Amino acid sequence: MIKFPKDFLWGTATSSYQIEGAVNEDGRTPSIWDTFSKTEGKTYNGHTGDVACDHYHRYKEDVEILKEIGVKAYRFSIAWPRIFPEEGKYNPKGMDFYKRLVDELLKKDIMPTATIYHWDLPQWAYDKGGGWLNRDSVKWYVEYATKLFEELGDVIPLWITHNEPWCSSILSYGIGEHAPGHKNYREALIAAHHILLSHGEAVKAFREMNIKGSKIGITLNLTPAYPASEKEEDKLAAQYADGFANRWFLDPIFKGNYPEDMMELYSKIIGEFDFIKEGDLETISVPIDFLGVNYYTRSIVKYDEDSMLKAENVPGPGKRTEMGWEISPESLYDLLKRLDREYTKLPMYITENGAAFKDEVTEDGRVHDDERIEYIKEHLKAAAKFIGEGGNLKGYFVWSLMDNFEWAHGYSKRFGIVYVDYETQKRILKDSALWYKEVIQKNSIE
Ligand SMILES: OC[C@H]1NNC[C@@H](O)[C@@H]1O
Repeated sequence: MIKFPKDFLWGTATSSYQIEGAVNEDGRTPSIWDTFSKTEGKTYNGHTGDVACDHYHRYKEDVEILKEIGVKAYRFSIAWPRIFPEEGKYNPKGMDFYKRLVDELLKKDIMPTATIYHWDLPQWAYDKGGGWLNRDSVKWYVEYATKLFEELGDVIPLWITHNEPWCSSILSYGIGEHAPGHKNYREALIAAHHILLSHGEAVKAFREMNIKGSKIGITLNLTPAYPASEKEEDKLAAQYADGFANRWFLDPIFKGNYPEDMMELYSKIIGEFDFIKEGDLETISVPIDFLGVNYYTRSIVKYDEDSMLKAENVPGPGKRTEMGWEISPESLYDLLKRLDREYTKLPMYITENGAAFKDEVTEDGRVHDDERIEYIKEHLKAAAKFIGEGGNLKGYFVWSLMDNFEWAHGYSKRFGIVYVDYETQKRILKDSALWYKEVIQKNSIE
């Protein structure tokens, strides 16, 4: 049996656009994901978050489920278009939903953990110079974050400024798979810079407000990159893949500079870094209280002269999830050790880890998702090994509490430990939820 520390924070995670629905309710205006999902060909079968899990109306039932599972904390995100439906126009009715949600959580003794930005940028911000491409987005974001701190500051112990800036910049402005769907790498790096800058400015605002008992950090999705062979060129490919996925965000936050090797590589593609202004890196690297780590899989790469990153993905030997991601728990251990060694001794939380598998409701009305139990158990073992070696890991949030809108994949991919029948909105605790309940009760895994 593997025991976890006494106060280990067991949780589950979701995000606003993926579960709430109610996209036109109580003053909310469209986000870039409302626009993107309604654009032909952008999401699986044209799926949108219009209804999703109808969480906006069913939040009490969902908090009941959290209580039933016995989580200590619940990570959700706040929809910016509910709070500021127009530039400079605060919408108290939008904020009231989150006050109701937080009250419900606190009544059940569940710690609210709020992500300020989980990709649902207000459409009005995008309409003003491309959203994160416009340096004014920093100002808009700080106004939004400050209002959250004013209204919810001391009832939310853990604040996360951004979820996965790599996705909201590179995947969204460079690769084009996510909203707003641009395919311009210079834009991707400009967006990344402004997102990171907004993170730093929000942390400064948070510090100035001196909010008792609350902590602030950021959540990065990190994908360890391994060379396909011991050849020097494959090692170089892995270095660039690591810079692309990880160091471009870790270095500015923890070292106060962008990685040199990537600056050199990128300068050939995007020209001048004229969007980096004096003092920006000092702001981006202001001290934070914790690091959120979202981990799903690793990459294995070989050298490829023709690719921008000089790296081409090579499929790994492990089993895959429904997303096609290789299952590699040992890489989570490697990642945590590397973060501890090279970046920070701050408390870390695994703010997302989980998997999509083919889930179906069987005759007995249950969902026997053994593969998901296996996935989570193996990753918890890796986490426990890191903790056992003195690693400062304080908690683990399963992605996700419930099946939800998986972005470009729509509802075709199920990550939840709770099954959602989208026709009826019925929730069914999968075997993984029942198993996780026991893990939390015993604070250990077999
Ligand atoms: O792909 C699974 C998850 N990854 N991190 C961000 C979440 O919004 C995704 O659903």
